[in-house]
Amino acid sequence: MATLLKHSAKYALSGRLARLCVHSRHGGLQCLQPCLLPHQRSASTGSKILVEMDNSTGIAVLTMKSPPVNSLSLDFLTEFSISLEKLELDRGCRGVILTSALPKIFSAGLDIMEMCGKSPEHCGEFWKAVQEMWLRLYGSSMITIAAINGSSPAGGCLMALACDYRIMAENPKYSIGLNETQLGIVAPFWFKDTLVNTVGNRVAELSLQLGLLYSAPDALRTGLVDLLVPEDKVLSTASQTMTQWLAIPGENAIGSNPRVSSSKVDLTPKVHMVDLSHSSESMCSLNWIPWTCSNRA
Ligand SMILES: CC/C=C\C/C=C\CCC/C=C/CC(=O)SCCNC(=O)CCNC(=O)[C@H](O)C(C)(C)COP(=O)(O)OP(=O)(O)OC[C@H]1O[C@@H](n2cnc3c(N)ncnc32)[C@H](O)[C@@H]1OP(=O)(O)O
Repeated sequence: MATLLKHSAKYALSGRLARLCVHSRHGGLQCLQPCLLPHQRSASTGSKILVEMDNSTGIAVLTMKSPPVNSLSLDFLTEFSISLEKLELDRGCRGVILTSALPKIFSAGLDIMEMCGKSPEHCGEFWKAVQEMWLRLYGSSMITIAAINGSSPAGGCLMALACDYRIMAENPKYSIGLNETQLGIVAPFWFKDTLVNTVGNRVAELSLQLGLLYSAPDALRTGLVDLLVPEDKVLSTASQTMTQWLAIPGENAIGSNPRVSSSKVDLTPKVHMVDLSHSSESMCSLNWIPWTCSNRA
């Protein structure tokens, strides 16, 4: 499924991002500044995302750095998707750790300001960017680990859920969950499906009906996160875990390039990006077919 999503998202996204890079006032690629660091490390930074790549391990750390709360604005989402696309296209990159540079906050979720008082065109563009972020992350052919070093409500939780593994700081003040119901909004079904895949039907049902935010210990108990570690160990544990995951034989085990999809995989697109710009009803119309999600990672 990772490959399917990767391919369908890739074609929907690349063209759009390419256009954004040329025409956008949002910054786009031109704000990414590559530079070389010692020991085969490289880094590129935009205004909201820092990407540090260790070429010797194939592990990239993608750090969200958009104060005050890493809210997912259109600019943020665009930069995020561009950063992930660049890593996806980099054959040397095999794993991505997603984390935050902000104290106490992983991400506050969708930027509230993007959802009030905007034109239908803007809402359509914003919502497409939310979908693209999810498709890129969930559909990545790289191993993705969320190093959750702060609170992560709603869309922030979705980002973490879209990763392969979640490590959270064991700070009981930090909370995580899909709390949309508490805000009077309904989590789209693909948010729901991502949650169900992680915690199972009953926990997901209760979480969504009540809009629950879980403390870090409760998030571990319900399976919303996989591991709690002291706050200062979140990133190092994520690196160690990534090393373990990368030691598992990948698609190269059947003789193909590790980052090129196997011929056994059905590449027929099962996920469709839809034009939401003229329809508020279609906000939830990401056609996600769960039974195709079998060849992840
Ligand atoms: C186009 C589409 C239109 C409509 C779509 C409609 C429905 C479908 C969408 C359904 C899916 C929704 C998913 C979401 O993600 S909705 C967003 C939900 N997010 C939250 O509820 C988070 C709210 N924030 C918090 O809980 C806390 O702020 C947080 C725990 C993150 C941090 O707490 P702390 O005490 O440290 O800081 P605060 O003082 O509360 O906040 C600091 C400043 O940050 C601003 N802020 C906080 N959250 C957001 C946000 N999501 N977007 C934008 N800005 C945010 C907050 O206002 C403070 O600002 P200032 O007052 O300092 O200016």
